Amino acid sequence: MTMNEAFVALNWQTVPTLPARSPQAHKGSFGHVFAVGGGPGMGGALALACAAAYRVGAGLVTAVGHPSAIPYLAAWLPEATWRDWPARFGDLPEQAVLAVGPGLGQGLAAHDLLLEIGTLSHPQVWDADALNILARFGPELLAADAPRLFTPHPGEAARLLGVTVAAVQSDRAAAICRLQARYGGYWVLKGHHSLLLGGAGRWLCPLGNPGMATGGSGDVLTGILAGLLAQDLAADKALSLGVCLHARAGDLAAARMGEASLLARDILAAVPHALQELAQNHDGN
Ligand SMILES: NC(=O)C1=CN([C@@H]2O[C@H](COP(=O)(O)OP(=O)(O)OC[C@H]3O[C@@H](n4cnc5c(N)ncnc54)[C@H](O)[C@@H]3O)[C@@H](O)[C@H]2O)[C@@H](O)CC1
Ligand SMILES: Nc1ncnc2c1ncn2[C@@H]1O[C@H](COP(=O)(O)OP(=O)(O)O)[C@@H](O)[C@H]1O
Repeated sequence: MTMNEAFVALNWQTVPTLPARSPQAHKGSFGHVFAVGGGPGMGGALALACAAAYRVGAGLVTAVGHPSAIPYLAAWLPEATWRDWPARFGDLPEQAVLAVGPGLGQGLAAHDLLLEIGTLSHPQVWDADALNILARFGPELLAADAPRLFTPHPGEAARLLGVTVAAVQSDRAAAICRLQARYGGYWVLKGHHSLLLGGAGRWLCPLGNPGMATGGSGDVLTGILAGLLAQDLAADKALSLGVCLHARAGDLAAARMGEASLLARDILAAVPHALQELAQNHDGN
């Protein structure tokens, strides 16, 4: 058996789903996502991640962004609250989940934010520039134990491993295993047939399409994963559900819009439909 074959294809019909909501539920029942990113010129990445966290059911979402990102974010997503950089996280609520990286940039302020986030034990999703900074400073940046999901595309994976993109792509299974061995945590190596490495599970996502190769589509995944973790899904479940949900939403959106025209916001808009499909699958099983 090759290492690739050890990754089992996930099935959209049976992937874990969200539990039904209690009639007594209130917004405090569904967690609080703090999405950290939105450096100069990249407020859109943060906005997409925040909206995705809400779309999968997070009770509250706070955007932590560069001051220049906030007016745009507040207009586009008035449901989110916000904090300016430089932010400190000493007052984070116990149920907080962090999503770090979308549009963060790689300057000193971003590095300072990650130095503090690395000491927190709250569940975290690391993406984009958070991964690029991690590649520069190494696993020491992850000072405290915390449930962490890492979501590199092949370019980020290559930086984290100090190899070329071609080397990552030539043996994706080996690459994701090396990433987990070096940095710990739970991983998705994104792209065609994303690979997932959980605590015990090794999975491949057979869903998704090349229309999703468009700016911002990974930021939507980051928000989805954080929104699921915020609802107390175990990291393994959040990983398998989140990656499949994102890819299925991409397929539903591509069926309507065509692959070439697909925008990240179309994937976001299809998330509720994918979630409803999933609920029907589970009712029917
Ligand atoms: N609207 C926004 O504000 C957006 C901001 N973004 C931010 O821009 C910053 C830079 O991220 P980027 O990802 O664009 O730049 P990167 O330089 O990190 O990655 C792009 C490179 O990665 C490689 N790569 C990625 N996916 C691959 C695949 N499937 N197969 C092979 N190679 C692959 C390619 O070499 C590609 O040129 C991040 O902070 C990110 O969050 C992007 O997310 C795009 C949208
Ligand atoms: N050819 C493809 N087939 C399936 N999924 C894809 C393909 N290309 C990109 N994707 C998905 O789209 C997303 C792109 O994420 P990423 O590269 O981080 O984009 P961005 O940085 O612009 O947000 C990932 O979830 C990836 O798996």
